[in-house]
Amino acid sequence: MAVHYELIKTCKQTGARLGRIHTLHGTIETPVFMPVGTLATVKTMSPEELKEIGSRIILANTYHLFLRPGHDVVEEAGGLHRFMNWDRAILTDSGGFQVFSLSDLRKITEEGVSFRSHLSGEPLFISPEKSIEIQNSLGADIIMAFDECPPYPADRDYVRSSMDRTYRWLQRCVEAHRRPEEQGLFGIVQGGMYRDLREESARQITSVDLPGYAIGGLSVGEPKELMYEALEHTTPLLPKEKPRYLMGVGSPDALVEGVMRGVDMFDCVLPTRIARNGTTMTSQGRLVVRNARYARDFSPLDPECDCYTCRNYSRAYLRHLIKADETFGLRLTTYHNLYFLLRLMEGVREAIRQDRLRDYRNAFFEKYYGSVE
Ligand SMILES: Nc1nc2c(CCNCC3CCCCC3)c3[nH]c(NCCc4ccccc4)nc3cc2c(=O)[nH]1
Ligand SMILES: [Zn+2]
Repeated sequence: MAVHYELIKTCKQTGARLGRIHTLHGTIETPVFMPVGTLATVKTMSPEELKEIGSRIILANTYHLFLRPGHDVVEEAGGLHRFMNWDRAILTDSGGFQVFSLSDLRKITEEGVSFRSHLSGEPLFISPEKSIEIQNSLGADIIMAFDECPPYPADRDYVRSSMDRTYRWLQRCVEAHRRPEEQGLFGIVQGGMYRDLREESARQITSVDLPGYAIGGLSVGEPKELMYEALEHTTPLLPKEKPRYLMGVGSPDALVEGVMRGVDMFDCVLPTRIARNGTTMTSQGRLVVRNARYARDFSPLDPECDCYTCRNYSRAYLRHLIKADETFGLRLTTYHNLYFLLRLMEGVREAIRQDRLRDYRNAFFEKYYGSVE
């Protein structure tokens, strides 16, 4: 089978799980944070550097690649793995969410989504079938069903009709999928912030037998408590023997809290995006290295980090590069932020192995946020 999950153990202290996802491009230990590579590259990182920090799976963007260079170009190159010289696993999102976060003049109908390209302004259209056609061409190991992520807040009737359409769209995605043996299709649970709709959507989506399920419709501006509540209502309804992917979540606290509520996979543009404006995640918390206070600080970015950036460069040097908009500076902060999150997830996996994730979370939050929340 293209994508196969192996549940290794469940933490006795929390609902956290330790697992492995087997794909045609290698095995991924979970819980896992997946770096985001929008334009077929994790911005400023080479595949060798991503391997060096231990990344086993990265995300690519259906919407962007459809617009530029075109999924037909990538297919002609032999697929995304060959095109970007990445021989480990790739996950592509279905493009719906990106249409809503990037382009204007969009219209949703039963058929699909009409919108204007955010690059050329030309009118475009993506349907469940089109999204799967693009994702089949790109060749990612895990592909996502075409769904609608309602805005937050959204009224109950809208959320209900939207999730019912997302369920109908999932069935069309299954029909359109040409390579189920090579590319695992994940369904996406919606339902907004409404408990009964979340539970209904979970039942709808899991009624379709798929290699994994995502929790969508979250991390859209709602308070974190609401997101955690939605997780508590949703993950218990998802099959234990399949991976759960919480979409768009990537701050350290949300990653750990999500794992404690049974989530196995996460993605977010945050760590790479904030790195490019000089904000870093360190063992002592968030550190904005472009801040003037680091101008003569010749200590490492994070004294407890053994990454390439922290072993070889000072805060003063990083600040200098970021202020000068030197690409080397962006590379160094991106490298460190990804290294930090991948190490955090390694620590989380080890804590689950030892049934002490709650203690690990309390100790981590104490240092990172200065107090246990
Ligand atoms: N299908 C689908 N995708 C969703 C995504 C995109 C996940 N990242 C894909 C990735 C593919 C490659 C290109 C980049 C995106 C979400 N992202 C967020 N929050 C992000 C909130 C956020 C956090 C920090 C900075 C910006 C935005 N909520 C999401 C909900 C959904 C959803 O229901 N359905
Ligand atoms: Zn570092």
